[in-house]
Amino acid sequence: MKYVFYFMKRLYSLSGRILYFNLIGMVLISLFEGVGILLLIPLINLSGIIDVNSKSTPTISWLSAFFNDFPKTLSLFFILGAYILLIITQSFFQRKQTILNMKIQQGFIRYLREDLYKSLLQANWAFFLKKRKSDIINLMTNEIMLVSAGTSMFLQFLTSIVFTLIQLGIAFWLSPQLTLFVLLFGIAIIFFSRKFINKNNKLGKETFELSQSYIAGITDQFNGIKDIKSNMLEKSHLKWFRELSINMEENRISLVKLNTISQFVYKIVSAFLIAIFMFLSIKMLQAQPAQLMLIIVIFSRLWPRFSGIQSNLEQLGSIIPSFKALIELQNQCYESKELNEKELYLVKPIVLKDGLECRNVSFRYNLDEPTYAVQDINLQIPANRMTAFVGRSGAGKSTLIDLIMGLNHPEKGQVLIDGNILTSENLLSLRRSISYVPQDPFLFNATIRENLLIIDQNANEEQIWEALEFAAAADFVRKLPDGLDTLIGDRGIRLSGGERQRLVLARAILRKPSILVLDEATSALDTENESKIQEAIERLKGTMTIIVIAHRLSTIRNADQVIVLDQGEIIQQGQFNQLASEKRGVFSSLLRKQIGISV
Ligand SMILES: Nc1ncnc2c1ncn2[C@@H]1O[C@H](COP(=O)(O)OP(=O)(O)OP(=O)(O)O)[C@@H](O)[C@H]1O
Repeated sequence: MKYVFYFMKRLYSLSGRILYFNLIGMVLISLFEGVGILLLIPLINLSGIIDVNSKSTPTISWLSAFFNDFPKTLSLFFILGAYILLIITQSFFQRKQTILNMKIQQGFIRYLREDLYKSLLQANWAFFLKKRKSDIINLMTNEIMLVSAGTSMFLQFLTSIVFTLIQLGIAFWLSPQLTLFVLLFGIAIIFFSRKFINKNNKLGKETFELSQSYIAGITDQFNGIKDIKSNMLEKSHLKWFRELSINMEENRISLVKLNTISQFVYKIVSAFLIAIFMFLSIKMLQAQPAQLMLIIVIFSRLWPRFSGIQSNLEQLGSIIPSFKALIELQNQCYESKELNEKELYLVKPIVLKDGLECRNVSFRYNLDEPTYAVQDINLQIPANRMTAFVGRSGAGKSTLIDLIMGLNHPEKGQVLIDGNILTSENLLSLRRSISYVPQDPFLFNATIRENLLIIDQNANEEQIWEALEFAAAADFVRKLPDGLDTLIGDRGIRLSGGERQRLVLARAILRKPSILVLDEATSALDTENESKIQEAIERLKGTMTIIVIAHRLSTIRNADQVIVLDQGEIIQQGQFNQLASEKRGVFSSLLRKQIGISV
């Protein structure tokens, strides 16, 4: 329950006084309902079926006595008029309260979503290295809805408690013994339903895990749909999907079975209870008709409330795992927070003057394992020059670039920007001055123009075309039927690999960064475009610091310095031709392996 209270506290801090208004509304509505019970008494008396004036029911006889002084027809009009007025007022408040409840609930969902999304965006790279993306998507979609439904269920639960308490008060005033009896049994039943709540909680955990596997599975599969289609893997995926669907179906049915069995037991126990009580009242206690009427009214009003509370508790039990998972994710985000929202708007890019430096930098992904991804790295990346990193797969190139960009932080040693140690103070300025083109560039399912403007919303037509020209992308964009306004599909699926890369390169340039990081950005380019880009990089060389991770060694022929990494260490460093001439070095062996490269 502590998880539910956590969200209730947040709901209170968000809604504040409105929550009180809501509660007052609930009290008013239940008061009207309570008065409705009271009105039944003179009505019964007037009908002449039952005499309520007997001495045995002193608490209620005054009400009937009050109407005895009026003519019968007038009283009837009065009572029925009061009844209509009561219903109108109650319905009016009920409507207001429903709208208020919805506003509170929707406001809370929006707040939860925004807060979680913001925390996620503010978390550092290490957080995303540890987290599975699909788990985050699951929490942002399914679980957050469950949590908000759970919170409103808790509000409903509170409403039920308020309703019940007020009706109990009225019932107690009418007949204390009877009410105590109902109350005792109600509490006993809620106490016994603890077992059901725990079982619901267990099934809820299962629901959460299944939903996580489902989202993870379908995300992975549709990301790899080309593999599935081309290797004809449909059969095994279909089998996985069917099995998971069956498990999900069984889980939902088990939940309903559990809930209905508890309701079933509850109803049977209530029926026995009411029967026993009626029997005792009629045979042993010789209850008066008016008392019997009250017994029926109280039972029919109060008993469903207990049932509502019990079923609310059970349902809450099944949602607790979602509450817990959301709190855990939020806490992990807070622990990994690397920036504030304010900083996002205030941060200014730096203009690199001298360059970047790594001093004795070492880094491990897993502190429990002895192997370092990069170790004892000492290097200078001079400003406005081109530095290329090469090495076999797994040599540590991407890891080192991530450290230089401040995505990961060195376990030992330091990264320096113009002689200043990279800390949380200057990290964002550094990032703001970098344009990064990843191996697998990301494009949105939007137009080319929208994809470009993401990086600089104020860029004009001329700047856009300039960037496209630079990246050798202008020609293909011009040929598209809608030019810059062409829709490029999911992740740019309607473009070729090379076109995608050139577009992302154009986007990177549009920002006019101080540091341009290209992670194998030319791997999907044909020779003609590659040489165009090489020329463009040549032109840029004096104006920005260019860092390239290259597999195609021909693209870095004109780099100012080439750094060769192997097993996380720098093993060679120098100019292209100088390294190529070291015949025994890893670099010349890499060169030899690349067919068509002449040294
Ligand atoms: N997220 C990670 N968690 C754990 N280990 C990792 C992670 N990323 C990389 N590594 C390990 O760190 C080492 C360096 O990897 P890195 O990706 O930096 O190499 P790389 O030279 O960029 O390789 P490639 O050219 O294939 O991209 C490898 O041994 C790799 O297995």
